Amino acid sequence: MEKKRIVVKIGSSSLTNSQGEIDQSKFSDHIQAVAALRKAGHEVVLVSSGAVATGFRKLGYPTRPVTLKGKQAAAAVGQSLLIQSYMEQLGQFGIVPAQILLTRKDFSKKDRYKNAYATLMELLERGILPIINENDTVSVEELTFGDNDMLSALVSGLVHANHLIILTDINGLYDANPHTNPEAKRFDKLSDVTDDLLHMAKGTGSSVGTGGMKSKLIAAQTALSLGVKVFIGSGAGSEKLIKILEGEGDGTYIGKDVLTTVTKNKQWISLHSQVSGKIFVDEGAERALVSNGSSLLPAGIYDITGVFNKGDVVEVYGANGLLGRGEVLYSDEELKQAMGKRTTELVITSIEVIHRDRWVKA
Ligand SMILES: Nc1ncnc2c1ncn2[C@@H]1O[C@H](COP(=O)(O)OP(=O)(O)O)[C@@H](O)[C@H]1O
Ligand SMILES: N[C@@H](CCC(=O)OP(=O)(O)O)C(=O)O
Repeated sequence: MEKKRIVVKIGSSSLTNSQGEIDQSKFSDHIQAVAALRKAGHEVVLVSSGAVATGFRKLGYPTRPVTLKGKQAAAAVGQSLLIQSYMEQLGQFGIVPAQILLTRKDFSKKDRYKNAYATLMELLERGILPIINENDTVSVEELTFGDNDMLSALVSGLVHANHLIILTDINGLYDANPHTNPEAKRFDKLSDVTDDLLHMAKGTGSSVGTGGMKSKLIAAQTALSLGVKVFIGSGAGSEKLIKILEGEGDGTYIGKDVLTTVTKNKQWISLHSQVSGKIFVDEGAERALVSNGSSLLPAGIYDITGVFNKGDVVEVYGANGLLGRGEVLYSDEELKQAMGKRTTELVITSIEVIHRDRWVKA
């Protein structure tokens, strides 16, 4: 089989028991499966949940804490325990893990986003197994990834993975939550995530999981939009991940045969950047940007708002509303001088205000 890059996300319910301890038999099953996948020549990035679920008992909480400080304290204890177990068990297969704890801010700042990418690439090139989790101990509620399903989708886009495998405590997406509806039927293969499917997916059924199937489907939608195929399900044994890649996994496969990948720059602009201003364009510029796939030139701009510098991201509006967002090559001051002018009248060195490679449609 051709060498692939795979992001494997393991949920809390697939790593721990309800007593707040690592479930050793589930844990070593995952390790063996990851080792087998790497032995078969594939590159693997792990996104592992379980820090809060592993830590809460040690702090004296009877169940998973609900307060922010409780979850953050539990994660601080649990993350070390988790990584300790990963190191011990992966070591038996000669695999060296690397811990990467990310916050939303690491993705919204472009230089940090690029650094995260460069580090991940260096680790993969050197045969290390990156193990990613959200940096729960310092993340604030308004600035989190939401959950690790979404984090794993964003990571799979960033590293241009061939597949995102979301391992959970249930073997796929059903048309109703099978824990509450015994008649529920599983979907084996889906080409896309539709609104109807999102309605069928509900929250978590366990005491340690967070987002349930709904968050997995929302994450799958993001991964697909970045060109990554998704599997959601379970499995057992050292061959389970290989079987999933071969199309024989116990779960739901989502995605068309051919998907379009999205460049790292465009991913950052559409999913992570903060908007610093607005540009309003005429009909000709709208056509150039939206229909012709051209860059935005000063001549088509009739108004701007906000304060921005070269490299910042702005939204672009046409007569009927938002058209998309892109990275500007002018500051707001420079653009005020240049807007509405033809290229031949410009004294500025850069001609494009937004280059087509740094533009994403709404
Ligand atoms: N339509 C559905 N199909 C399958 N599972 C569902 C559905 N709706 C809700 N769920 C719930 O989602 C759970 C998996 O999500 P979650 O508990 O968050 O796991 P994890 O810890 O792996 O992220 C299942 O155990 C089930 O209770
Ligand atoms: N970052 C948190 C996990 C958050 C999360 O999304 O959990 P899960 O739904 O089990 O994947 C932790 O390590 O406890």
